[in-house]
Amino acid sequence: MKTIIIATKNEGKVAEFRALFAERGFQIRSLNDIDEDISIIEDASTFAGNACKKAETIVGYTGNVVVADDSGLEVEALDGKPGVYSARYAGDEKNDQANNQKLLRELENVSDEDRKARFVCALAVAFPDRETEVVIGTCEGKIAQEPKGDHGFGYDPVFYLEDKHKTMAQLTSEEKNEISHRANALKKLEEEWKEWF
Ligand SMILES: O=c1nc[nH]c2c1ncn2[C@H]1C[C@H](O)[C@@H](COP(=O)(O)OP(=O)(O)OP(=O)(O)O)O1
Ligand SMILES: [Mg+2]
Repeated sequence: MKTIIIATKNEGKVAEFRALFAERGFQIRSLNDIDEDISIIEDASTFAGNACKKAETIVGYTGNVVVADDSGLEVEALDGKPGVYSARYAGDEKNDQANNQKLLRELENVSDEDRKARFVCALAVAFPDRETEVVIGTCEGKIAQEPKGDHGFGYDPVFYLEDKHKTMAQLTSEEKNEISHRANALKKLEEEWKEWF
């Protein structure tokens, strides 16, 4: 079986990628399986820029094909925030619950129809011997009035999917993997890169 390195320490992402890549005949390893203590400063102004930085840094360590994911939430009423700062929206310690509480506070007086949001995922694939590829996947929804559900990670409990009448955290992992920004990005990568899959 082919092995891919996923340049992330986020176990929520790792679980989703494990399933998404298993369907395609790959097994994955993440930064949590690699001994080195690697920290990457995500200082680019775009998801794509940060994803490339993560993937290219790790290719230097492993010599394997590396996939990196930089993702986040864009809220229309907040002019696209938290955007690339999603992970640290409520502070440097990266706390999902604090991020969700801050988001709900910011939208306290915003009506249902003005709570449009989208998840964005930039996937970068870096190779030891050719140029990095990047694709973007999105998933449209709204910010709920209160958190619901306990699957998934991050902003899933406050991300409401109108046609499912559920938050992302109320979906099973299989259901999320059919519609998520991450799944959509991977589908694009597969379409553009048939020979590699
Ligand atoms: O499917 C998702 N469901 C809910 N929330 C999500 C999702 N996808 C990204 N998010 C949120 C979590 C975090 O607040 C930020 C990602 O930040 P991001 O820097 O890409 O990831 P991270 O720092 O957790 O791990 P790493 O950089 O090691 O991959 O967007
Ligand atoms: Mg990060």
